[in-house]
Amino acid sequence: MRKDPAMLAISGLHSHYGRSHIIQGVDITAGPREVIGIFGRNGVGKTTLLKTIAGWVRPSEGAITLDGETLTGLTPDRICHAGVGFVPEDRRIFPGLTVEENLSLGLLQVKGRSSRDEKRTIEGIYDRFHRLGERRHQLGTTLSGGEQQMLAMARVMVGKPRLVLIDEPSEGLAPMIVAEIFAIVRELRDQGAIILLVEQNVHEALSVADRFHVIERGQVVFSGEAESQPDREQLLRLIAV
Ligand SMILES: Nc1ncnc2c1ncn2[C@@H]1O[C@H](COP(=O)(O)OP(=O)(O)OP(=O)(O)O)[C@@H](O)[C@H]1O
Repeated sequence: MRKDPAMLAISGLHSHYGRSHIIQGVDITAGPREVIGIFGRNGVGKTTLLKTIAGWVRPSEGAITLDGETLTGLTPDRICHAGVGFVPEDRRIFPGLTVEENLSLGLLQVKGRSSRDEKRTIEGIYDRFHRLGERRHQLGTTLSGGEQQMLAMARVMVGKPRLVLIDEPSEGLAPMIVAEIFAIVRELRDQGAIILLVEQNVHEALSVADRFHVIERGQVVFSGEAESQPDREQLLRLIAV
């Protein structure tokens, strides 16, 4: 039994798009500072799984709790306030808003914040991400793909989430930027968050993951340890096209 109460528990989760039954009974548990890789071929439901946890897709059955608090059926807003950060595949940089305004929106989920804390937190982000600092007054959507990914992750980071859902962070990015993005994943983990990471770049994802699950047709068909060679081999067999 885990002694630390900070824990994600997903059990018997199902979700649909209309009549299409996409997530078909997923169980996942994770503790703080655990990075869980979610792998699978295209269209098996990885993105839908993250969206269901984030409340973007309503679960039709099952339970999701974080530190014992029930998230199932809550709106995306309330789930966000409960400490769940979501970095979606398309990054969702708000059009018409500057880098700084995008970061300020990330802070809206922090309870009891003051404008002084807010300023300090954003300055902390600029110290960590110089490029965002240099571009603070630029529209977020004018940043490069890598910078937008950085902004999307920084926007989640300012909210000090307990659980972070990250969908395909390396998609379309050059290897050097990918390394930077994965360094941010490690930082989020080191700050105590649980991370669920959907990623096509299996090699990079396994370098940060502790454990992983393979999804097929909305179900977990294999679970393994990132450090186990036999588990890695089985993973590669399962996701080979
Ligand atoms: N908004 C939607 N409405 C209806 N069906 C959808 C919607 N979004 C996705 N689907 C379908 O749900 C299934 C699972 O899609 P999902 O995007 O979750 O898979 P994925 O494993 O993340 O795939 P990929 O790696 O290609 O992103 C697919 O068959 C997809 O066509």
